[in-house]
Amino acid sequence: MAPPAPLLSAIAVTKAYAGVPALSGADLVVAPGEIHALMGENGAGKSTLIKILAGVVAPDAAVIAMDGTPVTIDSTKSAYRLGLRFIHQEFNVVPTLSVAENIFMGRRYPRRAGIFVDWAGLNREAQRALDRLGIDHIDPKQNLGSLGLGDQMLVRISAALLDDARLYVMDEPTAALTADESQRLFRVLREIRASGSSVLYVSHRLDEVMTLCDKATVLRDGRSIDSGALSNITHDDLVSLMIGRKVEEAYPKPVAAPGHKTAFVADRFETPGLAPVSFSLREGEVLGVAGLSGSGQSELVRAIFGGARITGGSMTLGDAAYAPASPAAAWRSGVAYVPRERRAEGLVVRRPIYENITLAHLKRQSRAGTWLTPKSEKRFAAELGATVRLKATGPAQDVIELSGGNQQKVVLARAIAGDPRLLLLEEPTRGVDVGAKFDIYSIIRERTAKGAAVILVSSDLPELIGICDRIAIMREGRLPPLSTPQVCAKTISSIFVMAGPPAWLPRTCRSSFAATAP
Ligand SMILES: Nc1ncnc2c1ncn2[C@@H]1O[C@H](COP(=O)(O)OP(=O)(O)OP(=O)(O)O)[C@@H](O)[C@H]1O
Repeated sequence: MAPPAPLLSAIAVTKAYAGVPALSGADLVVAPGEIHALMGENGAGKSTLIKILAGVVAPDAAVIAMDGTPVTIDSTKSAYRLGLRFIHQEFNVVPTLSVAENIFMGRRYPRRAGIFVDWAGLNREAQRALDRLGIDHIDPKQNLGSLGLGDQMLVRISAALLDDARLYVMDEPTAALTADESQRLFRVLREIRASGSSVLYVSHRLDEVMTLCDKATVLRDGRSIDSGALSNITHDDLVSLMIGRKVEEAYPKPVAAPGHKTAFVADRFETPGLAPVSFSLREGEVLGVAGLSGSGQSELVRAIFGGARITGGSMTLGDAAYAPASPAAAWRSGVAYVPRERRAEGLVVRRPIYENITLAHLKRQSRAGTWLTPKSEKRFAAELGATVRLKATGPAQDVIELSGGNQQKVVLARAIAGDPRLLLLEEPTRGVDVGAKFDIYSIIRERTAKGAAVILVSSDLPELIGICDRIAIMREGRLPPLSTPQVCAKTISSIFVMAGPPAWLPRTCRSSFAATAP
């Protein structure tokens, strides 16, 4: 018997932006009833391929078929009619509308007497959509804009799951979700697979891909390098396929142990939304801050960076009192910040890379009254770009033209450009490929070897355990006493409600997990 026709095939997909190829004949074939991973380094062409399937970007050439029949996708409407649904960070949501209105966007609202919008019915239906993912903390009536990133993603996912589709395309859906929320999403994705529909899943989280997905297509430099069952390939081989070289270890070893000198002290310092905070960091120390989204992690780093009112207590940076009146004052004091929402807060996307990097360092660059020239700015930016392995045509390329992961690298390049004494990183590896992650961790190690202290806010627990000297898991605006990664597994088990020790947990932490798992 002939095998069933693929649910979707996109063959020889080609797309260039202003003559620069993003896809050079990539192939993607998704069978019915499978969860298919689309993998590749930052800039490999994954988002471009997805945008072509969504009808948002027109390919230069492509042969697209569903169930073996050629189809044309020339608008978001045609993609929708073919049963394709997209969950993508950048696709339509309206923050000023309610959660329920966002869930029903583009669909017919429930009506009374066939004319009037049935608002109660709309909210009820929206609640049912949220219930499917077990979400009970989001009110369908509240404005979408009042929710955090993770909750907004849950709303997007609920909306996409509202009607039965053929193929759900998800771009980094778990990037802003907690471990518990991710598990609930995976359960729903497996239900989708069992019903015969399929999922195209883009993620840089390899452990997730290896446990969830059946097959993978790997893109490199706009070409499909390989495609096949994940059961036939090891984690390390998948990494090598993606980046074209071997990554020996996930985390670089510390170059030196943290020093004895104190780098930063918070003494009962107070800011709205947080209980009084006290802790100290040594030079070269990396403090990890974890917690469910909205537990106060952002408030903490923003206040240290001069972005929030300080209502009590004090901070010390090195030997001097530190009370930045603004982020600019924090930069001047040697504190650098990589914000969580890079497009909204970290970048001027319609300006070139070099301007984005030098923006915070103009004074430093225009040394001793010399005028800063675009040439010197570009040279400075090119050096830093090489340090963070930025994939771009050059320092003059506009940031909007970069892939998501490369935009993140621009923000990081700016943060390290001024040789900071205290580096505040919020989700620095979100959306960043596995090779570049290692590079970012290496940069953290280099900085700490030079004596910088780092506060790393992350929802990536392996990363926290792999890179941090001490970890605090925040709860309801409180920063508990800091613990070592080894004892942190205990807290992880109670907060993230896991059934057993996850595969990534180092052996040193496993026994502690087993003893305390709920
Ligand atoms: N609007 C655009 N204008 C110019 N070039 C673009 C544009 N969008 C993407 N590109 C380029 O196309 C290439 C592929 O980018 P794409 O966003 O598809 O990569 P990706 O695999 O999704 O990466 P990431 O994992 O970082 O999101 C990159 O070199 C990027 O710079």
